[in-house]
Amino acid sequence: MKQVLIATNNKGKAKDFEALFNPLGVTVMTLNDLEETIDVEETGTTFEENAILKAEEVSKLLGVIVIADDSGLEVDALDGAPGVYSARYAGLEKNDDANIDKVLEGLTGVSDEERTARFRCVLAVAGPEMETVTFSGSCEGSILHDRRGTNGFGYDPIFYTPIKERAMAELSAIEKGEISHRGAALAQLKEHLPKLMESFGASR
Ligand SMILES: O=P(O)(O)OP(=O)(O)OP(=O)(O)OC[C@H]1O[C@@H](n2cnc3c(O)ncnc32)[C@H](O)[C@@H]1O
Ligand SMILES: [Mg+2]
Repeated sequence: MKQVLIATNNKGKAKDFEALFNPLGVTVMTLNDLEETIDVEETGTTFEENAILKAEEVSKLLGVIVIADDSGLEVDALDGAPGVYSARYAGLEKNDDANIDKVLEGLTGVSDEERTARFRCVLAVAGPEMETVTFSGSCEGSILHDRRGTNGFGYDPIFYTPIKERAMAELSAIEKGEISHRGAALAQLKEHLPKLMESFGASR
């Protein structure tokens, strides 16, 4: 069985990637599976910059090809916030629950029509003997008034997807992958990087 290393410490992302890779016969490893602690400082101002930073630094440290994911939620009525600061919107402790409360508070009094939002994801692939490449995906939806569902992570309980007519946290990991920003970015990666997918042992 082939393996892919995702340069993330986020266990929710790891589950998303497992749902996307396992059906291809590829197992997913993340930084949580390593003995050493690796936490790259995200000093970029765009998803792309941060994804490249994480992929290149981890690839250099470990000497292997890795995929990094930088992602977040853009809420139109909040001028695109929390954006690249999604993980630390309510503070450096990266508390999903506090982040959700802050978004809901910011949208107090905002009507359903004005609660449009999207998730974005940029994947960067970096390796010892290759140019770093990036792929992006997005997922349109709107912000609910209350939490719904217990699956997923981050802002999933308050993100409504019109395609599935449910909150993201009410979807299984496989259903989420069919419509998510992460699934869309990975589909791009698969389409444009057949050679890399071959090295993962997956079919196109
Ligand atoms: O940097 P790594 O270690 O990968 O983990 P992280 O959680 O810090 O990841 P990011 O810097 O990319 O921040 C992404 C944040 O955006 C939110 N987010 C991203 N994708 C999401 C998804 O599929 N569902 C819900 N929230 C998501 C969530 O709050 C994440 O913590
Ligand atoms: Mg991060």
